[in-house]
Amino acid sequence: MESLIALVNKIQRACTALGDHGEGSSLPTLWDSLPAIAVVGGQSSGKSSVLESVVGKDFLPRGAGIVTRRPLVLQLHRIDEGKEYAEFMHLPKKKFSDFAAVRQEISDETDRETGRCSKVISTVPIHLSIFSPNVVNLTLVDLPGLTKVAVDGQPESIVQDIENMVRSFIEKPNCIILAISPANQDLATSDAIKISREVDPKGDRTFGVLTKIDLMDQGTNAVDILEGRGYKLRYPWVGVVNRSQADINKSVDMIAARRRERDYFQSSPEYRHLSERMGSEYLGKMLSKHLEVVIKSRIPGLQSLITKTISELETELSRLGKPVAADAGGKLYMIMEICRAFDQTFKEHLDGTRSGGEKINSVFDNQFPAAIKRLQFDKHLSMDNVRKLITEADGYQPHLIAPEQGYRRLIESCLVSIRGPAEAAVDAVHSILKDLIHKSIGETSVR
Ligand SMILES: Nc1nc2c(ncn2[C@@H]2O[C@H](COP(=O)(O)OP(=O)(O)OP(=O)(O)O)[C@@H](O)[C@H]2O)c(=O)[nH]1
Repeated sequence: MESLIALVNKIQRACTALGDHGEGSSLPTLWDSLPAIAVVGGQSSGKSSVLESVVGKDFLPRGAGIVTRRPLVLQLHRIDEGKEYAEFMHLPKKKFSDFAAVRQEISDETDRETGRCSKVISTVPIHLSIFSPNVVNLTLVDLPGLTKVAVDGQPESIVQDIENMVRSFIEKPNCIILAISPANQDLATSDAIKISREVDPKGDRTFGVLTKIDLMDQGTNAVDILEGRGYKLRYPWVGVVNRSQADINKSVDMIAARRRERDYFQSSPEYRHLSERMGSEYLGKMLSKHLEVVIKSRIPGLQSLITKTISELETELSRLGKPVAADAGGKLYMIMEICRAFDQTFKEHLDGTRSGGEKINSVFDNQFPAAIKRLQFDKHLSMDNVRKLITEADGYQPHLIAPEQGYRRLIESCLVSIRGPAEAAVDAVHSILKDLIHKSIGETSVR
């Protein structure tokens, strides 16, 4: 089953490499049909902390204000052995083994897209893959935190922009929503719950995560919510205790933080009975398991979509023809080959191997003679008319030997009346030839 998630991860990487980011892509999109987990919540609710805990690594930028300003598509790949490393899609040949450098690159790449303005967000995702023996296979998307008001320097539209971006990810039926709510705030004010309820009213694909349990007021606890009494979701809530800002400042490492989290749940009397299904480690495993189930149920749909897409693309590819050579010699050869093929097809039409040439014959055999016959030559060349024309050509001096001038007039007037049918025949042949050229172009294939 694990290899199934790894396979979906690979397909997602291929989608990204081919520019398929879902809706709006120029190609039929496969990305939207692949399941992924999006992390949503209000600003500073602990989204990045949850992600880092699941990965077990420090690698996300931290600070005040909107830190996550572009969607981060994070793919976790489990490797059997070896040192862990990270790779960005925009830097395909570079392996990062220093995770502080990963954090810096996320920050730099965010700035590259948003023009170094810390108040601006962008919908263009950053793709990061982490390969490690300590992760479960998962695809997670970190999104900017939802806010309620634009603060100093932020554009007025920022609140709506962030909401729209988050909604565009989580409204897709294949998106699993990881709704992060801080336990030290009333759940009724949770941005994550509000938006996830809008797009998934039955809670079929929403997982509730409660952060900052350690920061709750004395005398209060999150047991009601964690046991599903406060706000019922289809899947049980998971509580986590991430590193505090002070821990981050003191560089408390993730292994120590995970151990402390485990101890916290196991030792506190309120949560001890729930400790088996609390914490980031449990969350990671549970999400991976759920993803497996979702992928399994989608396999038939994915298979038929892939088959359909392949056949559509193959049809388009065959319509586009062979690839064009890059060098001048190759291009010239190809043009010559096309001309030769066209010449051959055109000739076949004229010679009768293919249809068309007989129409030209019919113009000269039927249309032209019939039109000539319709001309009234007998009237034109009647004795009276011939006499009249010859006499008129003589003027006041009657001819002595040959009435040449008169004959000339006779021939000229005959030629004038032939002109109409002759031109009509030329036009007919011209239009037949044009049709044959179009037909031959359509039928020319480079053999
Ligand atoms: N004590 C404690 N502090 C936490 C916990 N979770 C997060 N924090 C702190 O809360 C602050 C915000 O956490 P982040 O993980 O950066 O929040 P975020 O939602 O990713 O923030 P944005 O991306 O800016 O929206 C940080 O200082 C964390 O150390 C927790 O469970 N306990």
